[in-house]
Amino acid sequence: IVHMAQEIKDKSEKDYQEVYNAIAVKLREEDEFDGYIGYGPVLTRLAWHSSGTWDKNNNTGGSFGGTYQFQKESNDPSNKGLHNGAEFLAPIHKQFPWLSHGDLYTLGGVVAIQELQGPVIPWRPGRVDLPEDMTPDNGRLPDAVYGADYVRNFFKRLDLNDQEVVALMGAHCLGRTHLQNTGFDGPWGAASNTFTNEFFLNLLNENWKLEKNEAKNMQWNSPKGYMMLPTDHALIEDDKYMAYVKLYATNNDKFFEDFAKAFKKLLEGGITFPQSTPTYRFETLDSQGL
Ligand code: HEM
Ligand SMILES: Cc1nc2ccc(F)cn2c1N
Repeated sequence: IVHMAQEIKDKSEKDYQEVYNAIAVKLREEDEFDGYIGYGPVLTRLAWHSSGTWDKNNNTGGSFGGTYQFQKESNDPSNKGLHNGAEFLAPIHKQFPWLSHGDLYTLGGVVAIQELQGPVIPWRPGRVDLPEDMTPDNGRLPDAVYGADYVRNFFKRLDLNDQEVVALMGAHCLGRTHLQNTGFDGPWGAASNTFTNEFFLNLLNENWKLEKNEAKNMQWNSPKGYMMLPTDHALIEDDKYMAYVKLYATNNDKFFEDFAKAFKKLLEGGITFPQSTPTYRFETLDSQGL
């Protein structure tokens, strides 16, 4: 299957910056969601899950067709809780009906990372809505209970290497786990809505204890009330992953640079863009003085 992005002839950078700003203003205004964490983390997870269904071996799934809009995909147990992100974006789709669902879900993640003070994520438009029968089957997203070998093997399907996987996992600096969504809980106290390299610093500096949680799942907890999934903790159990954890813990610029590249690659998996498609680097609200 070839997913050829469409050439968008009648929309300019200004039009897409307008969509970015509409999402960013709504994000700034609706700050009470999830205990004042806001919508940034769940929008980030929605962009990742709508892209993470891609299978490089047959080029099915991925962000191109916007199939998260169909219940077959949004009801995937792996997607529990993401309806909050989709409902947040629904009025944006109404305001800009010319934007495809695939472009909407991925742009939502770009706005979230940038407005939470993360790196600029270069982004290209042109994803085309596919019919419901092209929705990939459930079960293509990763489980949280396994170790490094599972994580490494899983991300091969998304064409992502060790360095890209560790960089991407840094997004677990944002938001939190919710017992009723995934059977994991915490961190307790304030979860973060600012994009930093703290995920790596916490992995290296906290005193982690493997404990069974209220849903009978094992997770790693620290005396400060932080938590990590088994797949998070796997990054300091494996020498190759550990090298990148240390790199990003000590070099925030390198983390930002590598995260931006890997997140763009994740959001564009399986898509062929025409040579003429521009790559947009959007301004944040702050940098526009808005
Ligand atoms: C081995 C791979 C991964 C696993 C097993 C995993 C698992 C999870 C789980 C269990 C949650 C909690 C969801 C909830 O209970 O509401 C979560 C949240 C989150 N994940 Fe991941 N994740 C993985 C990779 C990623 C990647 C690659 C990104 C983005 C680049 C990401 C971004 C997020 C964000 C931002 C949240 C917080 C969502 C919120 O606060 O509502 N994750 N993840
Ligand atoms: C702060 C924080 N945010 C997340 C998101 C997902 C996850 F699995 C763990 N997280 C932790 N510790």
